Amino acid sequence: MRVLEETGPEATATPCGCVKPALETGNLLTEPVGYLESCFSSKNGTPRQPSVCSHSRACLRIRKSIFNNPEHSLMGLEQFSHVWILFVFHKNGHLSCKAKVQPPRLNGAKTGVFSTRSPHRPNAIGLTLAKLEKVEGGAIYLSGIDMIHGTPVLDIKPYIAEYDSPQNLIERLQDFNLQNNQYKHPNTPQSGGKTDSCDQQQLSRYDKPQHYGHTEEKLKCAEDRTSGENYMKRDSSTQIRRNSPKHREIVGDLCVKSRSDQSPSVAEEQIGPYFLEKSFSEEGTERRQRRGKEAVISQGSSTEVQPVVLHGRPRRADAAHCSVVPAWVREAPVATLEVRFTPHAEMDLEHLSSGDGSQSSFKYFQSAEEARHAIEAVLSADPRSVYRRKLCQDRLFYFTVDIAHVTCWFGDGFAEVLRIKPASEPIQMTDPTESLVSLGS
Ligand SMILES: C[S@@+](CC[C@H](N)C(=O)[O-])C[C@H]1O[C@@H](n2cnc3c(N)ncnc32)[C@H](O)[C@@H]1O
Repeated sequence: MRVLEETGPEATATPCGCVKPALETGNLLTEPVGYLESCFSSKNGTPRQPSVCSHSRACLRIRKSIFNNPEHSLMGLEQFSHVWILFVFHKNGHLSCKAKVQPPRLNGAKTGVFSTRSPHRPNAIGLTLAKLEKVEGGAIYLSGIDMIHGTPVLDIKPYIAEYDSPQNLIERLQDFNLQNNQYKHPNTPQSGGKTDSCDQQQLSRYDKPQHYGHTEEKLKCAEDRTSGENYMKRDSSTQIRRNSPKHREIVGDLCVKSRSDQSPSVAEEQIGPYFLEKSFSEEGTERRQRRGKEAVISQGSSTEVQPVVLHGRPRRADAAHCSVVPAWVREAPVATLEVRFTPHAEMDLEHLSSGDGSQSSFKYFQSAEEARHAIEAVLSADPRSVYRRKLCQDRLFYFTVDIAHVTCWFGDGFAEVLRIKPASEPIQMTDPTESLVSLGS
């Protein structure tokens, strides 16, 4: 492999010492394709990941300065159920970042920035998998987001399970095994280990769509897309593939569970014939020993997560079929909180949602019920920083979602909503003229 020198290809510096934008060197001067209109006005209370709050909504309008006809750029996107959104953490306050960070899930322990989703990272780029509710002209409507209002969006890409999900490979093979036990890739050595040959079958099948066309069958979307008449109407031809992130998550959970249970894995059995293959099952003990273990080790005043040294590389099939995450990703530092509303807060919510009496006055939520669900989702995941959680337990916590300014407090195992008032500053959308976000140095 050709090794690039540390500085990369010759840097292009201006007389003032700044690095000139150049594609070749990776010094991009980016121009956001749009600025997100989000139901979250500030970082406080914004979910830490998109999966936290399915009702969180946003709209992104492609700017005319990017494409004269923004709608052309979105052509075909309506056929996808989910999209990757690449964006700038523009409210980080500074561009600097540290090599080790303390993600909330580690409750104060440190780990390398690249092993986290911390907003404070070189280039301050975020990546969110959002549900695509609707494409309308030059705008897309999203739900399940974790970005604040005004976030500069750099790019949109369709989520394609076939490319983006390792679990998807399991399903393909499972379908294939069920329907055609005969298939052998011509290059597969007959004497090869069972796991390896499976791996080969799978990879070769991946290259040959004609062999598994029957598994490509799209399932009609029976799912309620949580969308109302006006906001979320969807092209009826749009269908959801079996390998949707939701489905993937289920399989993913099974996979990860199989790596964290101490008992023999039921999950593996549930996944399908491939996992029942002898060669794979026999590997179980070894696999359980080398699964994502880590130890939290104290180093002076701070703690760090240290990977346990594992002997032997994961087998190829193992690595290819399951995504593996360290245990801290799954294990929340605090249990999910129970969320309560005081009678006063209940009244506030009703009042807020009634608007002029005929229609909900929410901009993003379609009903008081949805607003309530969103507030519950945000709070049950405990949005407080580690510092607040440990040292300012009895302080009031505020956040704004849609037009609701929420005041609450946290007790032992619960969050209680005290007041819900109209946000004093309704969310305004601006398209800054100074729209170029310089990444890198
Ligand atoms: C932990 S990051 C994860 C974002 C993304 N899913 C990722 O993995 O890159 C999510 C947090 O970033 C913060 N955030 C969201 N939008 C932001 C923005 N435009 N600027 C700075 N911080 C932002 C919010 O506090 C939110 O809880």
